[in-house]
Amino acid sequence: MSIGGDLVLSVRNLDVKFYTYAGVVHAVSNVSFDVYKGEIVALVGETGCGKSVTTRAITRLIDPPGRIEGGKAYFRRRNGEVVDLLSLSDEEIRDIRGNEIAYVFQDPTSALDPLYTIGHHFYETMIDHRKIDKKNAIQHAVNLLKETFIPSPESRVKNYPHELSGGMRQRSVIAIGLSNNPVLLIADEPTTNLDVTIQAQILELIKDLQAKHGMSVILITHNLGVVAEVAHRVYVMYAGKIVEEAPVEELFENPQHPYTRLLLRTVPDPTKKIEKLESIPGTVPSLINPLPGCRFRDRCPFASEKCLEEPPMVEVGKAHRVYCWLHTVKG
Ligand SMILES: Nc1ncnc2c1ncn2[C@@H]1O[C@H](COP(=O)(O)OP(=O)(O)OP(=O)(O)O)[C@@H](O)[C@H]1O
Ligand code: NI
Repeated sequence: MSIGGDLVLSVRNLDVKFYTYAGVVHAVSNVSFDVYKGEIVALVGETGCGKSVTTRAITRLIDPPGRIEGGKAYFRRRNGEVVDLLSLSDEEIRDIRGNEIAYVFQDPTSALDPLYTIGHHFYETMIDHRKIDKKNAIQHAVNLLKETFIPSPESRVKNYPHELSGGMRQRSVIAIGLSNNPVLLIADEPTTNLDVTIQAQILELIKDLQAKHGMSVILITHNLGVVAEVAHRVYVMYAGKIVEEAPVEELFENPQHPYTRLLLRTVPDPTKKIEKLESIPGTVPSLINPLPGCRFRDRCPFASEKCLEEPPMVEVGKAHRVYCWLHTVKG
């Protein structure tokens, strides 16, 4: 297996469905994206568009009735070996998760066991993947907490989760994620439940840690302000598909997909979760047996007959691709 030498992750044609009583939910359809060494990639889109399912799928955290139905997720391991995460055994993926790929979830409380100290969480994460004694693990924990700007880390490692503020808990979860020096950090809306100033600090922290440790980051967010501040490259998702990808400045200066344009125009308060774009009539279509073709077509001001067919991928600039019929060469 081989992927470009500068790639850490290359996802191709990922397909995930949920077999519910109400019908088959096509949560993620034909999603392809890349993550290069040392870059922060943002996945953005309205609620329910498939951001979390995408990253959960590549780390194999999809539970029934969900099924990964197709695709590849090539990952370059720390030792340089390239594996397809989707075809590894359960044991092999467990060895990678929490070690080479760290996952930080939206809710830091659920990531921490109330019965154990912060220090113990570090120890557990480390001992799962290598031999280390508790004393060394705690020393490493203190160093990582220091890096995440947690005051008096020596006493914090002895604290229980409830003794820390929400912001401190999320910093701790990020520090725990770093304890095995991951190749890839996935942060799924890491600041959603925190107040605005703390959000900004956590993001600044992720940015600093990325630069310092040289890992790659996938940042899931609904906050376009965050994207502009932190990300290097962006993938815009709509209804389970990627509709546009571009370097961050390019996306903001020269958005091409009608959905991206509306997304950029219609978020007055970037700290609010985008549940629904008020200025676009309609809502995200049901992902149960979605119609073929462009999934945005019933909300798109420019939709035409063409859009009943699957939109082509069009290169509109350097590393800038859009999946839309509007951009095909005319004539
Ligand atoms: N366990 C499940 N059973 C059925 N459908 C599911 C399940 N988990 C996710 N889905 C569906 O998959 C689709 C994608 O969900 P996903 O959580 O990836 O969205 P998201 O983009 O992360 O949204 P948010 O911004 O709200 O976190 C949604 O339509 C959701 O209803
Ligand atoms: Ni999500």
